[in-house]
Amino acid sequence: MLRSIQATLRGSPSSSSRLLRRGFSSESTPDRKVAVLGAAGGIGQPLALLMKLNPFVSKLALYDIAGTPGVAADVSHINTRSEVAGYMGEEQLGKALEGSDVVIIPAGVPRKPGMTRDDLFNINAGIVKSLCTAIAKYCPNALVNMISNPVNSTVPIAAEIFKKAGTYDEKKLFGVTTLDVVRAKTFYAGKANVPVMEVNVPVVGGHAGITILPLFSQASPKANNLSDEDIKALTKRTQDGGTEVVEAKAGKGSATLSMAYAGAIFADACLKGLNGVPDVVECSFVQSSITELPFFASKVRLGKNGVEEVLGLGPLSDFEKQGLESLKPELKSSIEKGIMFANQS
Ligand SMILES: NC(=O)C1=CN([C@@H]2O[C@H](COP(=O)(O)OP(=O)(O)OC[C@H]3O[C@@H](n4cnc5c(N)ncnc54)[C@H](O)[C@@H]3O)[C@@H](O)[C@H]2O)C=CC1
Ligand SMILES: O=C([O-])CC(=O)C(=O)O
Repeated sequence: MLRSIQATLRGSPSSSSRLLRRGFSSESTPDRKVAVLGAAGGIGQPLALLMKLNPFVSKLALYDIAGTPGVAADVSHINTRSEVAGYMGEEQLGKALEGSDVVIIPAGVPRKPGMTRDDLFNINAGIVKSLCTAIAKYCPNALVNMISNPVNSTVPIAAEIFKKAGTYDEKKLFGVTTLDVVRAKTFYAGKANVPVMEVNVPVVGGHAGITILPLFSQASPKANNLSDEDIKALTKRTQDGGTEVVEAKAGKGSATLSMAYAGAIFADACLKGLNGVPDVVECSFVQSSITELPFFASKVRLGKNGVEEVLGLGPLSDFEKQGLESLKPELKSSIEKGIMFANQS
């Protein structure tokens, strides 16, 4: 993704030659429409910028309840492939969604210091419900990338809304947990003193506090200079990464720029999968049977229909096994809260 952006910034010939190397002719690069819901927000704006730089996108629809004409006019002047259109207000939501291949949802309120992600449930659950009802109507086959918190509940809400509408396909619904992976990579590289762009760390579980479980025992490149205490501290910092930003922003919201980066990486992976690029693997919170919980984040292989394979957890250290058992009750109750909300209202 970073290379895609760098190549795009250097000019379109290099990005199209990259596409050619991947087996696409410039004429046959499939048309792909991406819709961003909440596009005028703190995440939505930089995410709109990054999706405008993505050479796989041919149409970019920017939807919000306010402010999208300005964001769309601004982003539309960038000389990259996609056509940009802004849509504002519920009566334009259908047009924004129609024909979308990927819908990214960063709509909703962010945390302030002292709040948990679950404290956002009361407002964001309703927003996600209404947006998913519209997705079921206007683009039932789109891949849905859920960013709105609490992800541990909003993904189950989306699943229930799609089930009620008769459009649910578990292969097409993703909770975006990429920021946890981005943080785990950055923090690990800093501590282990290895080149950050070479680092890989799976992060499993969910997306809140102790439900975020980075698997540093599977990190690459291997670091022999980290003690058990270091691993504990890295795990805690990854779990509290969102709170670190919320506190630093001191009432002005939560992570937006790093989240836009993470959201753009995950959407890029979805587009590559749709386009048939092989071996696209990212962590995501999806319907899962790798534990007894109905939704769980783990590595997922992406393909032409969305999820191609939910990969297992692999070997865990004793510390990670303990973390896995400790996260299950909280994750289970967040999932159940989402399911109950969708079915009672
Ligand atoms: N999954 C993750 O890793 C992360 C998730 N988040 C979550 O993303 C969400 C958005 O965060 P920010 O962009 O910082 O908030 P923000 O308040 O800056 O932007 C949210 C946008 O959503 C819009 N919105 C509200 N209701 C809407 C509706 N019904 N339809 C369309 N748009 C609507 C607002 O007008 C606003 O422009 C929050 O719930 C936050 O907790 C934030 C960071 C990381
Ligand atoms: O912490 C928050 O509220 C936003 C978020 O999900 C993150 O930054 O991981």
